[in-house]
Amino acid sequence: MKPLLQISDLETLYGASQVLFGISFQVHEGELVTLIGRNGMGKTTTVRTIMGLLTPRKGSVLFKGDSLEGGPTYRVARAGIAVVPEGRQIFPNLTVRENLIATAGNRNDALEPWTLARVYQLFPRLQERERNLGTTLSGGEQQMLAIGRALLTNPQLLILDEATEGLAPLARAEIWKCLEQLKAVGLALIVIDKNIGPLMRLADRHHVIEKGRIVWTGNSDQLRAEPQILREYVGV
Ligand SMILES: Nc1ncnc2c1ncn2[C@@H]1O[C@H](COP(=O)(O)OP(=O)(O)OP(=O)(O)O)[C@@H](O)[C@H]1O
Repeated sequence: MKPLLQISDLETLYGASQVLFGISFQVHEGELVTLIGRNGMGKTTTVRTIMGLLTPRKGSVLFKGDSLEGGPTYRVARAGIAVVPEGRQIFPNLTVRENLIATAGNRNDALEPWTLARVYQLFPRLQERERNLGTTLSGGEQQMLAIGRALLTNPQLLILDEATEGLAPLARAEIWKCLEQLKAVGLALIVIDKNIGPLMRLADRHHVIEKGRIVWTGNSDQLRAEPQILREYVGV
């Protein structure tokens, strides 16, 4: 089966400073894969390259067989990739409901598209706070909103950068539960997070990034069998 997303040999620079040195990995339909590694190793740069915010000097981003590298970002979004960015980027002066519908659309004619009702079913808290402004939400609620907003674009691949960073334990648990449900309905996911524990249960494959290179790839059983990998490259 052809992968949904095929990243090959990405080299990305900020000005003269090279950050990615040949990143390659694949995501198949319905898979959850992780990018893990310490701060500053190139995870966000990889996401920004996939989204077309950065143009790689070398390498390719193929999604459903179409070449996407170099953007523009609206083309990447329209193709079916949605990102929940680090920092969430909620529109502060819009209500929860307005935030959710601002970018909504069933662009790829999904048979069972995400609707406001379905997002509220996933996150009842958002319905309770429907009329509140984005700025008044807790961190956990903002992350739910960012995920809900991304789902309403009806993506085939959802990327979460720092999925649970800075959230309280209960809010974290809700996000993990949500990701489990999204995986169960067959959505492909790339998850970046330093909390590896819950990801061990959910992930089909992990990619460890160190200084712009993938230095280790394997499933959760393999990662459990090599605890030195997490110690050395993730610091846990
Ligand atoms: N806009 C930028 N201009 C120049 N260098 C940058 C820029 N953004 C990131 N970098 C550098 O690129 C490297 C990789 O950063 P990146 O944000 O991709 O890492 P990361 O693995 O996602 O870590 P973090 O969890 O801290 O975001 C770091 O050395 C960082 O300082």
